[in-house]
Amino acid sequence: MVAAGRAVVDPAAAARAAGPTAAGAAPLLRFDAVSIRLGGREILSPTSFEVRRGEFVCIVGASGCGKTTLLRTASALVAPTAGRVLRHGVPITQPAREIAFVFQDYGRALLPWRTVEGNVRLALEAAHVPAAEHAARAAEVLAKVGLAAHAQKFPLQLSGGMQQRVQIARCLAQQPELMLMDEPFGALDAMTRQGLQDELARLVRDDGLTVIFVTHDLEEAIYLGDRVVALQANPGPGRPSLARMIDVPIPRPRDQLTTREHPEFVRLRRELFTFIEEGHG
Ligand SMILES: Nc1ncnc2c1ncn2[C@@H]1O[C@H](COP(=O)(O)OP(=O)(O)OP(=O)(O)O)[C@@H](O)[C@H]1O
Repeated sequence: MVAAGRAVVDPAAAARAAGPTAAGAAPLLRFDAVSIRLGGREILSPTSFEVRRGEFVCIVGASGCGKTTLLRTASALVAPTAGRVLRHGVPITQPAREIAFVFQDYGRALLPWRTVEGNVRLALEAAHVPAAEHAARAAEVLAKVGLAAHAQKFPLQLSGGMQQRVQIARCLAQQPELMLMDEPFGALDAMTRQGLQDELARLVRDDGLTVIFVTHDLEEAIYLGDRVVALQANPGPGRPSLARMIDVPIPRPRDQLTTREHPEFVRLRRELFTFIEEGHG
């Protein structure tokens, strides 16, 4: 990566370039006994898991159990109190272009005085992409999320679902290898939400993205995820926040009707609901 005329070394890219002995065997992301204290309280107890390239991992758990905080450690917005988060085997210490963050609150994530295209260009400016490439790159990602015809509108002229697609397009413009998504569809109505779930699944498949997706909605987690990680609040002394790790062996592409009727979907939904209802969530 070249920024402002000087080479910037991305430690994870350097480790990947160094070949398989250095980083080839390392997962894209590894939470290694990560614990977090904030305001004098343990928010997250030592939690370890890995995310491999191309995986879609959903995180569920009751309000306040630390889902958002865990996600923030992966983008260096919060530093672990103990333990490490490693990308390709290299500890994460600062935000990186390769890791994009999608917030639930698209209204605050987008600049209202910039057009849709202008909001996407923000990511290109931040990544020091040459200005001559901006128009083509913005057009490409806006086409991917079905907003090509709305490039010159302002965010407040769009529906909530469209605004969230702008935020996703802006993240795609920075060409991330990992998308961190914090309840991105939580504020949307059920129909819009289902449409965006399918769009996201398609984008992930087409672009080979890796995603960590926080949601309150257990069905959404099973529908989208290759794996679901369930966190529990206040797990007790010496116990990890991570309470369950569930594989979702349901074939892709998935479908809103048939997948939700799939016996494995029904079984996993019952397992997760029971787990949360018992108060572990
Ligand atoms: N900077 C901070 N200082 C002190 N406490 C914090 C800070 N950030 C988060 N917390 C607390 O940490 C706990 C976990 O917060 P977090 O937002 O990670 O939970 P969550 O599982 O994502 O919740 P929700 O599902 O409601 O979004 C909450 O009790 C929250 O009040």
